[in-house]
Amino acid sequence: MSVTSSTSDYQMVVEDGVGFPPDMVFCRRLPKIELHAHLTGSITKNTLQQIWEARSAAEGSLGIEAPMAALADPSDAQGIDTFFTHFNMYMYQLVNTPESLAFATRAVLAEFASDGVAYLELRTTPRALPGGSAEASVRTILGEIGAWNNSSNGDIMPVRLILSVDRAKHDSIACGGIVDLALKLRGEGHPIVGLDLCGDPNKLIDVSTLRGPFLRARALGLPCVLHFAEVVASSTARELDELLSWQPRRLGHAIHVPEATRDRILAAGAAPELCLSCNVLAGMLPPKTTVDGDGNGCHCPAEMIDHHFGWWWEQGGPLSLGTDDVGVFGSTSSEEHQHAAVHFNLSRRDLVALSRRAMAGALGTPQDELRIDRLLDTFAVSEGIEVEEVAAALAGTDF
Ligand SMILES: CNc1ncnc2c1ncn2[C@@H]1O[C@H](COP(=O)(O)O)[C@@H](O)[C@H]1O
Repeated sequence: MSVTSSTSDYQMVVEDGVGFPPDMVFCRRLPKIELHAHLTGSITKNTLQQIWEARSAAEGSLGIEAPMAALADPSDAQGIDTFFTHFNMYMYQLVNTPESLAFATRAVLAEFASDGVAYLELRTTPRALPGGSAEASVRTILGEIGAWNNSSNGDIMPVRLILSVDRAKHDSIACGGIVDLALKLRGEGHPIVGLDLCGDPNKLIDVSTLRGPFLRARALGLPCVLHFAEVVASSTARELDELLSWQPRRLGHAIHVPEATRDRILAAGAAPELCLSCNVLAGMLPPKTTVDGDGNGCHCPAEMIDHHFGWWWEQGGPLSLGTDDVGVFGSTSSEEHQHAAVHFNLSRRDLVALSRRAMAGALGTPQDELRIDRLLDTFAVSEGIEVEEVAAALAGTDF
């Protein structure tokens, strides 16, 4: 069946529920929910280049190559084993003044909004810039988020912030400091909505050492979202059991999860944050075994269609698509939605349902949820997808 612009044909196509992928124009129009985006990783090459040029002009040689040259190859820094060096050796060297951090934050917000993201939970790891404190840099970011939210932009895409704890850098004392900072800033009225555990998953730590601060945060009303089962090494039963015992609201990536653990996640209602391009490009998915015409088996890298999104989508619970690091993997939220539609046979109606299922895992206010609900109702009607049909698509979804 071909895509047509006629409303009746269009409704017919939508109603068949399968058979053609919604196009990029639709995916860009769709009000999307972005819950898994790391601030520094979301800075695009273009923005980095602007920062590099402005700083080089003002300060002389920065001692680092221009982004357009240093990051010319899109496969740079994408393998999960080398990925983290990219942040430590490049991004954190370039974006290390309050001005560049503020500029980068503004650019990241503007880019998500222009891609049609209607609600954004950004996350960032508190880090001290030269001559400043970690608190000061988080305040710089919050200053930009506050200005955004208080302008008309905030009506288009409200922004909330999650503070990240880096498993490779923060011990339990540092983690406790981040919890204190998050609670203090939230107490001042800043839109801090949760705590994340991220960082290089190949850095094997005893995550139970971080349990105290995370549980304290939760007890004080600051829920956690955790990077979970990203690589085989960090997917031991011990680590996964420990992390689930913190009762996380969402789980980032959730790749190497045994079946029984998946069932526990479903029962707990924790929402997976799934990142298609990131997982494929960084080679994070388990290789697949295929057999050639001569009967020889081989291990091939997994592709988009092998992604565990398909399994979670079928379960009907809360889940979201995240870009992770659009500056590294180069795939926008609209592109991620189109990938899902193409590879998992999602209709336009399904994509509206996906935005609702994503919002079910958001950490914002009830008003945030209500706003998205209404926005999606209006969108569905304006696109010729009846609200009743959206409700039907959601039937059996327990949230
Ligand atoms: C497979 N994807 C990932 N897995 C785990 N941690 C990741 C990540 N992508 C990014 N980060 C974490 O986010 C930091 C950059 O943003 P912020 O400076 O905090 O804003 C990285 O240093 C890393 O710790």
